[in-house]
Amino acid sequence: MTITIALPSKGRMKDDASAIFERAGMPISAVGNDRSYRGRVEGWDNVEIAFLSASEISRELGNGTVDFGVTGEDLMREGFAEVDKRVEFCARLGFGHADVVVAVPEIWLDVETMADLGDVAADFRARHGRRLAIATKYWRLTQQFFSSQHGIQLYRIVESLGATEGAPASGSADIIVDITSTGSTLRANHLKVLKDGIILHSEACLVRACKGSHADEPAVQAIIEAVRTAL
Ligand SMILES: Nc1ncnc2c1ncn2[C@@H]1O[C@H](COP(=O)(O)OP(=O)(O)OP(=O)(O)O)[C@@H](O)[C@H]1O
Ligand SMILES: O=P(O)(O)OC[C@H]1O[C@H](OP(=O)(O)OP(=O)(O)O)[C@H](O)[C@@H]1O
Repeated sequence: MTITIALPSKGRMKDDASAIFERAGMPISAVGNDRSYRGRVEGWDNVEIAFLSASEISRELGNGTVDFGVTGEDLMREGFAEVDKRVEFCARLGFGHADVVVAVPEIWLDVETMADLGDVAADFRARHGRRLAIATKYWRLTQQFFSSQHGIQLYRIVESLGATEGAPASGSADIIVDITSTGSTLRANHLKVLKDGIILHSEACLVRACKGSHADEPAVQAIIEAVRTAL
């Protein structure tokens, strides 16, 4: 069988992902010119590379249209319910680190924990005539964390596809759930992360789509082992 590995074609993970495969003894070259979205691995004739964006890679892995991919754990967990039944996280790759966090305005001095936020959410309608609004692009992770893990049901999600940290200041939401790495965007927008408000420590992972055909294919295990030795 041909094994397809999806690697980031652009963005912050592109170079680190290619470097890991190089160190794993799986040097990647583009098929055709440098702008091609297909690649091959020298010495691994039954492996082909598909260059896609990190978010497309998570979608293709969840749908089983590629065999392996390098993408962020946050994108996989946000994209699919019961993701561990669909894919295997084979290795954490040590780059693309970012935390998905709950952040509130710094001036909310009495709100330091999720329990404090639960109290705020419970009183919000009485005080403000509406539910607490959370700006995020992480709908699933937010609902799991607030409703299932912390029993907070009284809130409304406002979809935000960019500049999420600006939502509280602009008035489009009260708090946010977003990704942070250095914390500088949160600080610049006068937001603070709650003490127990880290939803996920994400990083780039080698992910395998769970497919029955992999059991009979020795190259599948060989790829996992090669990447693990490169870490
Ligand atoms: N500072 C950061 N901000 C956002 N994402 C980050 C950061 N650091 C690491 N990441 C990770 O990078 C991944 C997203 O990468 P990138 O933005 O290159 O891909 P993408 O979402 O497919 O791109 P695009 O939005 O342009 O389609 C996520 O898994 C995310 O966790
Ligand atoms: O903690 P920090 O180091 O400040 O990084 C966090 C910021 O970086 C990302 O945005 P980016 O501008 O990269 O755009 P993107 O969301 O489109 O990837 C993310 O959405 C945050 O806004």
